[in-house]
Amino acid sequence: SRKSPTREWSLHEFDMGRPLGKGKFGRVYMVRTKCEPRYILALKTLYKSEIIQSKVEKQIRREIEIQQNLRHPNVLRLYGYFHDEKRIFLMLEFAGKGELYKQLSKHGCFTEKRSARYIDQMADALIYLHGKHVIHRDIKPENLLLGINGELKIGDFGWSVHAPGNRRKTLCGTLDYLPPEMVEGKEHSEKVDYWALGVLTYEFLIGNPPFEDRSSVSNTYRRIAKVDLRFPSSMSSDVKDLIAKAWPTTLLPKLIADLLTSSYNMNPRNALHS
Ligand SMILES: Nc1ncnc(NCCc2cnc(NC(=O)Nc3cccc(C(F)(F)F)c3)s2)c1Br
Repeated sequence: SRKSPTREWSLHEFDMGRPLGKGKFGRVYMVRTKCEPRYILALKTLYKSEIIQSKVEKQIRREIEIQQNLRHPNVLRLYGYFHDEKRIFLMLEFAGKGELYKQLSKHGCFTEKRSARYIDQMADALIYLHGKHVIHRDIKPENLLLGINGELKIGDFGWSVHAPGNRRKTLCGTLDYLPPEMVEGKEHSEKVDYWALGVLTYEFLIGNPPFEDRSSVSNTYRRIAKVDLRFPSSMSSDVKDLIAKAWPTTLLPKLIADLLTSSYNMNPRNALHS
């Protein structure tokens, strides 16, 4: 697409709005440009000291470089960035309905219909990203946002790479979404995002990730490596069948979403008590 000349922005060009959330390394604020045309944005503040201390400056550069070139309705836009002596500011698309994980913890779990809608949009986003050989590598509810019409947007490309990648995921954070090849530090491909899509499908429907072991990290590792998958009785047989088939996730993500949608359509009564 035509390269829009990225102009230099600075903090004084924005009216600061309410804080939207606090992620790792800094806060996110709703802001608006002071001059016409008035843009509403989400401004993520990152402290340079923390970035240097955690040795993630390369990842931030990569995130900016990768995400600035992405244009997809289910991928949160990164319009640009600027910095002052202490901080780096990411100029992000404002997601009107906020963070998906807050919806998930509020509802406990999602219906099959809602899960199918989200997984379908995730599948579209992954097909787009993988088409550009971008692996997100950190797909989990905390990195998903909702637009003003409830559409899903993948955010936070801080762990994304151009395929194939083999950087060990050392920064702390949940392992629940990592596939065997990543927990074993092997080379990995776009398939890691499909694995995470399967974990996400399970978590949307059940309310917690499949290999979670709150008591110990090593148990989670073991359960992932063994693909020790257990289905609660509440899960409908269609969904069990779908998820079991999706492991290992050789299935195209679209197929996962279609199967989920069709299973919902085929057995609407199942969807009621899932
Ligand atoms: N309603 C809303 N509308 C829009 N956005 C909202 N929240 C921000 C979501 C994000 C999108 N992109 C992000 N990127 C990073 O955080 N990157 C980042 C930061 C530190 C370290 C690293 C790393 F390099 F260490 F990985 C990478 S956060 C909200 Br709430």
